[in-house]
Amino acid sequence: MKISKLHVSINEKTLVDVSFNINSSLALVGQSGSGKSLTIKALLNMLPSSMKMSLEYENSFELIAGKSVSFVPQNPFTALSPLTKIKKQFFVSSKRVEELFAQVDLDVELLDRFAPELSGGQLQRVVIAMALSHEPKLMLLDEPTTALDPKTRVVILELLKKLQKELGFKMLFVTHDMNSAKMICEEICVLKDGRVVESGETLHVVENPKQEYTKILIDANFANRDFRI
Ligand SMILES: Nc1ncnc2c1ncn2[C@@H]1O[C@H](COP(=O)(O)OP(=O)(O)OP(=O)(O)O)[C@@H](O)[C@H]1O
Repeated sequence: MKISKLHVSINEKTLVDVSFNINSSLALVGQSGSGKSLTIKALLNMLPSSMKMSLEYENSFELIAGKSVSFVPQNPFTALSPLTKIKKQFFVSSKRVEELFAQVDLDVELLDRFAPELSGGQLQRVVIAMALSHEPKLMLLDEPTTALDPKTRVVILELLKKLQKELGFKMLFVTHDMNSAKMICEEICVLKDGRVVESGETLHVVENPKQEYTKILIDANFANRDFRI
């Protein structure tokens, strides 16, 4: 799926101007303010009304607000209603929910609980199960493990990688964390100030970064051993 000329601006000021190709799994990696979230919001047609966007794409399907696109947000603690049982927050049959719970390795007994009664890792599995319930062809993930502890983060990333391989959806994964990108995405685009400054196969870019900015992103992971995988 080729996204070309995705352009987002506000008051004539360009915030995002990117092109990229999602072959199977693509990470958009960049520092805070580099345009990661706006790129995802633009693809979901969720930009504030004050912004203008234009987009060209090829080989795509109902991309904008389409049924075949699912979204996994950053914070599972706020993604679900705290006052409604988990099972009531799915809009597919209970048999299908049980299948989805098996896919994300969750005990079906949790369906009768409320969100505050689940751990962060369990909540993010529920959110992933919800995203899968739409049978997506493209899954957009906005820092889906940032709110989790390092151990749970690795477990959830491994789950996402396994699901992507088994179910065959394409994945666009937004993160500031180079190691998370390396763990689950075959290709990477490095974003700076709303533009792609470096791209290619993830392992190649991580091992041979050309831009000083990319090196800084890689070194930031090494500086924090908790984030290392
Ligand atoms: N509503 C808005 N009005 C004006 N500028 C905005 C708005 N939202 C985002 N921006 C600007 O657009 C740029 C990209 O923001 P974006 O939220 O996409 O960054 P990001 O890479 O997701 O950062 P983070 O990792 O901190 O979430 C930033 O310069 C930001 O200040």
